[in-house]
Amino acid sequence: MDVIQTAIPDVFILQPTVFGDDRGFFFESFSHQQFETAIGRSVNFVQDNHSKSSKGVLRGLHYQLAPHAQGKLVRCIAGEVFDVAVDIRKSSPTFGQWVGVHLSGENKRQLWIPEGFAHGFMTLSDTAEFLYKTTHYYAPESDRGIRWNDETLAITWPKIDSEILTSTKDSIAKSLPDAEHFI
Ligand SMILES: Cc1cn([C@H]2C[C@H](O)[C@@H](COP(=O)(O)OP(=O)(O)O[C@H]3O[C@@H](C)C(=O)[C@@H](O)[C@H]3O)O2)c(=O)[nH]c1=O
Repeated sequence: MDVIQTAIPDVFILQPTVFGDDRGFFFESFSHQQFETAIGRSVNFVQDNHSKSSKGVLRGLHYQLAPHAQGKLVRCIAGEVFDVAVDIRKSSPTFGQWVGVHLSGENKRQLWIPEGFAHGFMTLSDTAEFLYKTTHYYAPESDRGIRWNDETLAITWPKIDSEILTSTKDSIAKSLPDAEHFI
């Protein structure tokens, strides 16, 4: 597995080693030991999530407040998404900055998004299935959102030939300056 640094320290792209043969392919999609070595600390994942989205669906940007903050190890197993992590740790030198990565069933990349980040993704293919592990259980009372097209973040989402479809909750989310921050 290769570990690729992003523009924000603490956010990593994990590129697994894929073994292809006449039958198809095999790869280790998660190794606790390798993962902790890659990010340099111990982590306890407690929940796995799976969503399916159609083209133009944009989920996020979501985070949970402390003490329910979630680290997320995310990947796309079919189709392609543009995945974004926004640093919302008030004390961070990269506060308000974002990282965007194409994740797909083809490239098999995973993105590690630690606690203290808002997360979202745009679906670029006709459909996309998205899997992720979280370090804390879902806590609806701590669930918060930041508007995906917040001008203060100025995320460069890919241009697609489809309408953007969000949940009602996401369409009325706050901008970063008005949001409750994790730290
Ligand atoms: C996230 C979540 C939702 N739900 C329920 C609540 C709701 O009825 C339904 C759909 O929830 P949402 O609209 O919040 O689903 P979704 O917009 O897919 O939310 C997810 O978005 C991505 C970007 C993330 O980063 C995730 O952490 C999560 O917030 O599923 C759970 O039961 N457990 C969970 O862990």
